[in-house]
Amino acid sequence: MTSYNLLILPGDGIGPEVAGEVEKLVAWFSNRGTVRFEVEKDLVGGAAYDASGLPITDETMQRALSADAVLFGAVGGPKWDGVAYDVRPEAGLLRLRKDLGLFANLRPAICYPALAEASALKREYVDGLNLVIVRELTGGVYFGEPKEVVTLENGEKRAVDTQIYTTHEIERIARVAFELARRRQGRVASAEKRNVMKTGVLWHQVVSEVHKDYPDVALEHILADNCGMQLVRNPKQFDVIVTDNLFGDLLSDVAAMLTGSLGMLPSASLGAEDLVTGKRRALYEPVHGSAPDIAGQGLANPLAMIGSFAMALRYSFGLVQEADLVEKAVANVLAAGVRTKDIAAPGAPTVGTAEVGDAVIRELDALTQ
Ligand SMILES: NC(=O)c1ccc[n+]([C@@H]2O[C@H](COP(=O)([O-])OP(=O)(O)OC[C@H]3O[C@@H](n4cnc5c(N)ncnc54)[C@H](O)[C@@H]3O)[C@@H](O)[C@H]2O)c1
Ligand SMILES: CC(C)[C@H](C(=O)O)[C@@H](O)C(=O)O
Ligand SMILES: [Mg+2]
Repeated sequence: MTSYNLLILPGDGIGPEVAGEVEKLVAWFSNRGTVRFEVEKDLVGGAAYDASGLPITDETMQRALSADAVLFGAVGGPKWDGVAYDVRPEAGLLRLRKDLGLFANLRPAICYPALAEASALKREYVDGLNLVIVRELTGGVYFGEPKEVVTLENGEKRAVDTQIYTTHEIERIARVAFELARRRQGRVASAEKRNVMKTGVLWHQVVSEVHKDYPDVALEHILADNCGMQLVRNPKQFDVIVTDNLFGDLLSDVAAMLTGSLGMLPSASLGAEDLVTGKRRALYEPVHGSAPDIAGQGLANPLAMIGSFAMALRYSFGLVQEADLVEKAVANVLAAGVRTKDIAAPGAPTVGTAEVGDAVIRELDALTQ
């Protein structure tokens, strides 16, 4: 029986709460006896900082490098507000992304039929919505140097972040977007700000050049601010949106609200395919953060995390039927009216994080009987 090495990094705030629900699914699949997961758990973010003074240790990085896939909860929170910039909880996540080479971040925004009323938009605008944001994840202003705060002669301070993109970085993320679009509705919207930024000019040129290899895919260039507006005006016009690290961060939080809640958006962060083994490094995480406002109360929606596990089944383990099964179970649970507070209509009954995980497990049982 195939065995997969899974590293779970629950993190902070609601991270451990939603990761706990995925552990139930991991156990469910292991108990079925068709696939085996060797699970390791470790600290990341504020939890790691409290234990070691670092948001991720070299030992944890080694575990992540040798895992078949990493499942990541969320990091950060007000407890670590005063922590030095280089060792803040979020730096642990950024190191994982950079050192694992996870340049391609897929953030699908799917509006489940049962959740159309929970969307920020009216049903007609989101019914059947299925778009994916392909966010470049290891370049741009997140990592560009210099990145510093300097004190000027007059005592004033100057903070600098630097947006850098190379042809290679743009080309490889564009290929991911075009390849994905080929398997979907065949449309890519490339979002940048070439009207203001040199990186935007290069982005536009390189994406246009790569497009020549994909004549079967329709390409639209769109300014990123307009893209945000269009997402809210008429999201169903989009199939695949490819964009840089920062714009992708912002646009995916916007897209989340079209699906009902930030608690619904999963993601896969993928590296390049190894030419010899065909394997790629990968980390799966919900798009949301540690949600300090609801942490520790059992209120968090675990479906973004569960959806991220489904993406791991699909992309890292090739367990496509199992991934479909999890997604079907989630759809059925929602159709049955099971709702955490974030996706419930005002006044409607709600359940907690664990009840949603349990309902998904019951549905998996029912679907496989
Ligand atoms: N991947 C990550 O680890 C990640 C992502 C985003 C933010 N963060 C960090 O999280 C901390 C809090 O950031 P924030 O408050 O701006 O963003 P957040 O995503 O944590 O929360 C934003 C809002 O969405 C709600 N929300 C988020 N996830 C939810 C869920 N699963 N179920 C129900 N409601 C949910 C929260 O309650 C909150 O009202 C910060 O330290 C930030 O840096 C981490
Ligand atoms: C926590 C933070 C570093 C992260 C980001 O900005 O990429 C988060 O907002 C996300 O969307 O994954
Ligand atoms: Mg974000």
